[in-house]
Order: sequence, then C-alpha cells, then structure tokens
Amino acid sequence: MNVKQHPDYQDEQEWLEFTKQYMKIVIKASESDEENFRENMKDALEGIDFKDSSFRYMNMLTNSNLLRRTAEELRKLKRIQPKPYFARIDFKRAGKDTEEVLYFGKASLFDKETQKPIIVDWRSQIANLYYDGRLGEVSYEAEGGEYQGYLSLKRQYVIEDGELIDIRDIDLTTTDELLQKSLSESSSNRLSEIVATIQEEQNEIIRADLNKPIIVQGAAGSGKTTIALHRISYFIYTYADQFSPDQLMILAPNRLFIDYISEVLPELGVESILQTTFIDYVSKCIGKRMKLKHPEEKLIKFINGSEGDSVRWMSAFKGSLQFRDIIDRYLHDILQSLLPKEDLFLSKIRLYSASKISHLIVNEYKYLPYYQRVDKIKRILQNHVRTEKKRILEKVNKFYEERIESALTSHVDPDKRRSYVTKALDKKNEAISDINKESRTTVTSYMKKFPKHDLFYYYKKLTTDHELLSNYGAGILDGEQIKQFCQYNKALHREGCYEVEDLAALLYLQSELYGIEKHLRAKNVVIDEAQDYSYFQLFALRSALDTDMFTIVGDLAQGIHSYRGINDWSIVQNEIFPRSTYKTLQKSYRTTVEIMHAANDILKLLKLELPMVEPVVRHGEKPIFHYCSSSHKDTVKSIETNINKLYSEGMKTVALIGKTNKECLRLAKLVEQHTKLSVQLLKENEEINKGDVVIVSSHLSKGLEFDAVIIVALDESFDENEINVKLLYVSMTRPLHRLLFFGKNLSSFLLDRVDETLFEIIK
Ligand SMILES: Nc1ncnc2c1ncn2[C@@H]1O[C@H](COP(=O)(O)OP(=O)(O)OP(=O)(O)O)[C@@H](O)[C@H]1O
Repeated sequence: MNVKQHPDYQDEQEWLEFTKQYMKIVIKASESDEENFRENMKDALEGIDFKDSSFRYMNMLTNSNLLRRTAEELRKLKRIQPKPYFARIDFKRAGKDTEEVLYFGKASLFDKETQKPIIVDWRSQIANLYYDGRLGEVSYEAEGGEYQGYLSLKRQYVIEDGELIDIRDIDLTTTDELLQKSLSESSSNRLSEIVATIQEEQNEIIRADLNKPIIVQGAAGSGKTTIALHRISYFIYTYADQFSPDQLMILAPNRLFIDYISEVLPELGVESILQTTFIDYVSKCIGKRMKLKHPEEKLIKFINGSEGDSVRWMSAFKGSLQFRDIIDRYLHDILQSLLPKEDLFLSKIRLYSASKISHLIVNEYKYLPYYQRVDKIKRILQNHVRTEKKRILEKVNKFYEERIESALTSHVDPDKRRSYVTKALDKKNEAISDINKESRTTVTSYMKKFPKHDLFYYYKKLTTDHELLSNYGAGILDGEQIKQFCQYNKALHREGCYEVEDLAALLYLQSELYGIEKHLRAKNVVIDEAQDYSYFQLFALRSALDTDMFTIVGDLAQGIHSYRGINDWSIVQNEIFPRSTYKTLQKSYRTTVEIMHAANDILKLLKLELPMVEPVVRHGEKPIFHYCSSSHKDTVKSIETNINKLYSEGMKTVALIGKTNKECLRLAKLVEQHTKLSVQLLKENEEINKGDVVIVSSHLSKGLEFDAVIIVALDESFDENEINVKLLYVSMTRPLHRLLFFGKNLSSFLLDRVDETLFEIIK
C-alpha cells in the first residue's frame, strides 16, 4: 500500500512536520546555549588565577557542566533528526477518559512549555507496551507500581531522511512486517540497532532485572550480541545518575569483533565504554609483559586431531573449578607464609607482637589482597613507631634527668659529681641517638622478613613443583596427572611462555595477592561468545572485579573451544553466579528457513541437549553444493562467477570461509592469482574492508555475518567430530541470505549426513 493511502497519512505527516520543526528549534536554542556557555567559560578561565575566589571557580565548573550536558543533548538530537521516531502507541489509562498518543524514538524530546513528551525514549518503562506485543487490556510497571490500561493502537513507521516512507499498523493477526523488511535487507558488515523491531523475548532479556546477573543461551543468529548491546544502552539510560559509562566493560573474543560491534554503540547512545578482550584485560591487570602462545596453535591441533588427550584434559583442568580449589589451598598457605614469627621491638621494648600483626593480616584486613595487607601493616607499624618513639624518648629523658638531678643535689665530691653528670649526659645522648636511628630502620628491617615474590614466581612454583602440587592436588589429581601436569608446564616455562588457559589462574592469583587497579575494576560486564570461556575464567573475573553484575551471552552449539570451555550453563549458574537469571533464545533472525534447516541437520550430529533452532519465517534459496573442479584454477574461477552473480542479485557482503587459516591462505593466493576479485584475508586484529570479498577461517567467522557465504574445502574437509561439526555449524549460520559450498565431495561438509532435500547439487 502506498503510504499516502493510509487513512491517517495526513495526521501523521503533520505530526512528523511538527516534530521536525520543534527539533530544529531545540537544536538551534541548544547551539546558542552551547555558544553562551563556551563564552562564559572562556571569560571565567581568562580571569582565573590560583588565588582566585571560589565563586569564579564554581562559575566555571557550572558552565562546563552545562556545556557538557547541552553538547550531549545536541548530539543526541542531531543523531535522531533523520529518523525522529519509529513507532507509536495509543493507550488509555484505567480511570482516564482520554487516550495518550506516544511516539517512540532513540532519545526523548519534551515540549518545553507543557512538559508533555513529543518523543519518548525506547528505553522508558512505558515502551514495554510497544514491545510486549499485545493489543487490548495491558499493563506495565514503572517506579515500583503497576499501571493498567487499554492499548488500542500499535503502529510502526519507516522514516528516512525525515521523509515518511511507510506506516504499518500491527494488530493481533499481522506478523511484524517491519521485522521481515529489516531482516530481508542486506548487511553492511556491521551490526545495526534494532530498536524498532525488538521482539518480546528479546525485550525481556534487555530489561531483565538490572541488579542481577543474566545468562543467555541463544541460538546462532538469535540476536545475543545485539541484545547484549541494547541491554547496555538500557542500563546506561536507567542508571545515568549512579553509573558512568566508563564503569562498564564489554569482553569480546577478538579485536575484529570489537570493531564489528563498535559502530552500533554510538547509535545506541553508548559511548566511552571499555571494550576489550579477555587476554588484553588480564595483561592490563597484571601490568607486566608476558609471552603468550597464540591460542590458535592449540585449536588447530585439536581441529586436525593431532593433539593428544593429555593436552585436552590439562586445558580443561586449567579452566576448571577444581584447579581453583587447588589454588585456594595454595593461597591459604601463602597467607600463612606472610604471618610474622617475631615481634617488633624498638629499643628492646616490644611495640607489636607477631600474633597481633597476624591477627590484623588474617582477620582485620581480610577485605584486602594479601600484599596490600602487608603494605598496610607496614604503614601501621611506621605510624606506631613514630608515636611510640616520642613516648620512649620522653621516658629516656626523664630517666636521665632524674639521675642527673639527684646527682647534682647529692653531697659527693664535686669532681665525681661532674664526671657522673657528664657520663649520664653522654649516655642519654647516645640512647636518644640510638633510638632515633633504630626508629628509622626497625620497620624496614622487620618488613624485610616478609617474603616478597611476584605473581609469576607463585604460579610457576605451583604448576611445576611436583611436591607442592601433590600436596595441594590431593584428592583432585592422581599421581600420573600431577606428573604430566608438571612436565607440561615445565616445558612451557622453558620456552618462557604462558597459554590462554593459564590466564584465569593468573588473574585470580593477581587479584588475591596484589589486587586489581581501581580503573580496571568495571562495575558491570558484558561477555559475548561466553561459551568459549572456562568456568574458572568466569569465576576469576567475578572475583577480581568484585561484582556479579554480568550479562553473559553464548551458544553451546558454537563452543569451538569446548575442550577448555563451558559445556553446562547450570554449573555457571549454580557455582559462579548463584543470583543469576537464565534465559534462552531459540529463534534465529539472521538467516533464511532454508539455510537454518540445513544447519539444524548438522547441529543434530552434535547430540547436544539443545533444541533445534527455529528460523523466523523468511524464505530464500536452498544452500547449493558445487563440486570443485580437478584444477584449483577452474574452481576459483567458478567461485568468481558465483560471487559476481551474488553481487548482481543485490548481495553487498560476501565471505569465503575455509576451515583453518592455512586453507584460507591457500584460497586467497589462488583467488588473487586467477581472478579479478578484490579480497581481504581477514586477521584477528583487523577491520573488515567494506566492498572486499572477505576470506575468513571458520573459527574467526564466529559472531560475524554476511549477505552470502561460500564455504570452501580445497584441502581441508570438515570431519565428523565435535569440533569440526561446530566449526561447520558456525560457518553455515553466518549468511543472511545465501549459502554455497565448494568441495570435492558432499562429505567435505558432512552433507552426506544431511537430508538431501534440504540442499541442491550443481555438478
Ligand atoms: N529483533 C530483531 N530485529 C531485527 N533484526 C534482528 C533482531 N534480532 C536480531 N536481528 C538480526 O539478526 C542478526 C543476528 O544477530 P546477532 O549477531 O546479535 O545474533 P547472535 O545471537 O549474536 O548470533 P551468533 O551467535 O550467530 O553470532 C543480526 O543481523 C541482527 O541485526
């Protein structure tokens, strides 16, 4: 239907014009306010000097705050100007006669005179009425109360560059057309905000109790990444007064992924939030350089089946909560080693007993990391010595003064008297000088007796010292395991290396022994692709950050690091985040029904206890299998022809996925040699170039999406084992619209195990 045929077109057009005009006025006013505040600040700054009155200083601060707020407001309004709102509801509150008409957008705008909303922020409580999806009797919660009413209209708009393009009314029978439209659009390599089409089950997660951790098991393409980012936006909006965005942290699998999500954050009003990877974060916390083995090395060996079972269990063990238990036993003994055996003396007077100091370390300063407790003890002893020194000196003074006084008044021979007094004076001076000298060194030499080792010393000792590990590992590891573990770690240390699996323990030890700097202790954390974390990694993060305010999203079916990662969310919930809410997302929004059905058949091979993924109804072509020709040159030429065809059909982003980097490297060389395609061989720390055909390994493609994907197996097939199946499943769930395979046989992609009606074959 043409938008002009909509019965309310005229009214809607007028409202849009009014909103645009009003925004213009507000923007203009804010710009001139901004200018004024800037001028005021300049004046205040010019006049200010260090002796200046607090009035001028306050004036400058006020203006700078106002300037910041106005600038923020301006930025927000300018950002939403081309699309001021995306939806409307008509809602009659119970007991009221008139209906409220509310327009929802990405920021709020109020009529300055009446204080009535012109645009309501999508993150406000009342917006739930729009997202919850029902017409009729409804209710929503706000500020602790529940509000009832009647929802008579839910309407969506397509507005582009301030022009009203489409109006869609949603009733109980029509499906969400806007969602269908937005899903059928092509991707530009970047995630986008979805505020207009957030679905009910997604809305529940975005707005789930912000004071509790949440764990989300979501199918590939169910919107985990997207909604995690929307939850951050909602958090910032809700807690604008209590939290500043720099107290929030997103942990992503690699820099490529950070780049991929980073564009959508400003769109959601989320700025200056820490985005990092677990490896980078732990390195910063430790604050010392360490050589880390490239995590892919081990993964590749597992993919190729060339890594033995012993490495598998050790990798899993380093990420397990049993390893944490061993470290806890070890920490207990480290604490004991920090307790002094001797008392502290000054001039033979006992100032502090060892038991009192131990009591302070073990009980009073329990809230501090071990070595910070020791530092605190040092400060306390220094203060104590300072005050005690005065007292002791007074006592010494008094002692000699009394002696001298009585000598002076005695009747002994004057010469003897003189000699006695001189000696007494000398003794006094000597004693004073000794006390002064000793007071300067006593604490330092006392503190020297405390062992002082660094993090790596402690960790290395635990992981390579057979006797130590046998002691702490009793009941957890058997003799053979202890031997293997020590040998394996000794070999690593000989290379001067650590591996990713060591980082959980290192982070935990760092936080328990030395502490984490304040600016690194985020108050709220989002972890994406969390299935690749180990239990100990999550525990160490929670413990180091001293908060359980985590949003954890992941998909066990994509757990390609499951040899060391999570395979059961209930353990995470019960043992690490007991306050958490657990949610699942089974609907996939990314890909078509045809592609999802084929991917589901692959997923079945995993025998995981996860339900099959339900695609949102959007049809497309079946996946197509192409036989590779006997010459690689002809194969890549055929790939080129297919890619050009995909472009001509409107696909904007195309990726070639190979199983490993080695396969991709080979493919990239062949493509560059024999075709005219412009390609980018994607690396972990790179940005995606728009317009290039991306060549990416299956494990790195995790989390990304493209309009069309061609999975290629020149030399490396996907075998039927857990890790290969997961990599194939990840690769197959990357496309939005089209999926092609190029391989020697159907079995290269386990398609011989897939229902043959679900894909086509081209010879
Ligand atoms: N409610 C929605 N409206 C429109 N698009 C949506 C919606 N939910 C998800 N999408 C789209 O679906 C795609 C998949 O989303 P996202 O990447 O967040 O999923 P994911 O669960 O993190 O996937 P994966 O685990 O496969 O990486 C994205 O293109 C996203 O924009």
